[in-house]
Amino acid sequence: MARGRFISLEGGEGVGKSTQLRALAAALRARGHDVIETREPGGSAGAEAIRSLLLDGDAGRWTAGAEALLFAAARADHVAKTILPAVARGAWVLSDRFLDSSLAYQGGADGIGEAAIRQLHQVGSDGLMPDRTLLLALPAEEAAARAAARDRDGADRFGGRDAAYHARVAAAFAALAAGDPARFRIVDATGTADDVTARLLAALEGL
Ligand SMILES: Nc1ncnc2c1ncn2[C@@H]1O[C@H](COP(=O)(O)OP(=O)(O)O)[C@@H](O)[C@H]1O
Ligand SMILES: Cc1cn([C@H]2C[C@H](O)[C@@H](COP(=O)(O)OP(=O)(O)O)O2)c(=O)[nH]c1=O
Repeated sequence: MARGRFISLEGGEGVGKSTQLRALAAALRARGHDVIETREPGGSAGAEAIRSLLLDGDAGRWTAGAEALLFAAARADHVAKTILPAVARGAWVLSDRFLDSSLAYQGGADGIGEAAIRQLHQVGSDGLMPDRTLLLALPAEEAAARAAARDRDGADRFGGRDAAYHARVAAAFAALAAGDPARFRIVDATGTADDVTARLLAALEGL
């Protein structure tokens, strides 16, 4: 059995990652691939337990450093229990967020630093990187409007951040993509969901 593929979707809140992950999975299944849909934080039993620790409770529940460690620990379990076994049996793994989210949020916006986050990823996940990372790009006001419409019933611990924080995250994602053009594809997330799915499929060319 040929090795599968590991693809991550990245971007700030509300850009359409979850919507597109489902659509992309359906399109790849229609092409005959075995597709696993997963997400971070989460994607395995242990990582989903850590997800609850990260998303529930007061905004000030954890320090930035503790948060970085929890995301890295969740990712280590997700990699070992879900991603590596699936790729080994030939599946295409699509993950809603992966390491680049920790690099952008904890490393960049929270000030932990990129080198420290990469070190944690080396310890926890042997430095595993996606074969391709699709970065969904959407103007900040549009992403905020989409997220607000979706989260009318209340947001998680991270829902109260201001526009300046989201701008730091977006700048960090853009810098990560610029620094690794072989792995990243920046995909325009404006327009209908179908428009975006077509762009994402085109961005998988070569895999
Ligand atoms: N292309 C689109 N146009 C308009 N609304 C969209 C589009 N894609 C997703 N949405 C809606 O925007 C909200 C945020 O999308 P979601 O996929 O949850 O984003 P993310 O996972 O990046 O936070 C959801 O309510 C979703 O239905
Ligand atoms: C995976 C990951 C997520 N996060 C944050 C981003 C989100 O604010 C939060 C939850 O992610 P998620 O459920 O994907 O939120 P959304 O669908 O709104 O994009 O966790 C990090 O800060 N670091 C990480 O490594």
